This record gives sequence, C-alpha cells and structure tokens, in this order.
Amino acid sequence: MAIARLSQSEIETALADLSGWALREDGLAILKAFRFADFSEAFAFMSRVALEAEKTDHHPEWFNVYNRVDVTLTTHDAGGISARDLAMAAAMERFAR
Ligand SMILES: C[C@H](O)[C@H](O)[C@H]1CNC2=NC(N)=NC(=O)C2=N1
Repeated sequence: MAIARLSQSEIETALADLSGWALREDGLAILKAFRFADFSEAFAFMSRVALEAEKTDHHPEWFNVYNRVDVTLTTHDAGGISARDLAMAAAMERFAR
C-alpha cells in the first residue's frame, strides 16, 4: 500500500520536536540511540513498542545490547520517511519516559 514520503522540510520540522532523533546520512530514515537503566528496562520498552508496531503495522529496525536500543525507522512502502515513522517515534518517546 502506497504512503507518501515526507518532504525534507516536513522531516526537519518534526525532528525539532523529537529529542535525540536524527536523520540518517542518506535521508531515508530517522535514528535514535535509547539508553536505559538495565536490560529489564530496555526490554520492557521493546515489549511496549512491539505491541504498538503490531497494532499500527509499522515495525522498527533495532539493535539491542543490554541497556542499549538503537532504533531505525523508515517506511519501505514509501522508500523513505513517512508520517508513520514520526508517529512511531512519538510513541517510543512516550514509552521511554
Ligand atoms: C505488508 C505489511 O503491511 C507491510 O510490509 C508493512 C509492515 N511493517 C512495516 N514497517 C515499516 N517500518 N515500514 C513498512 O513499510 C512496513 N510495511
């Protein structure tokens, strides 16, 4: 299903409100390195995100070691960043709080 890729200015505006998120060098994804107190906290975060991902059919690429969760969000169907990535990033911010 096709979904629109956001413009560069739409992405920059959104990133200004997303603390710690950055544009990947190729401009096709957004990234954040989350840090938690320990593995238990990191995995609790990942569990919440997993439920949200299933609910919204939008899934993160991520890498976890102990208390670290490195996240990449992109929309394959759009070939870049869509509103779905911003919505997921905002949800992750709520879950990490
Ligand atoms: C068929 C299914 O709806 C698609 O493959 C969904 C699943 N989850 C997804 N997750 C992400 N991050 N991007 C997508 O384009 C995407 N597409």
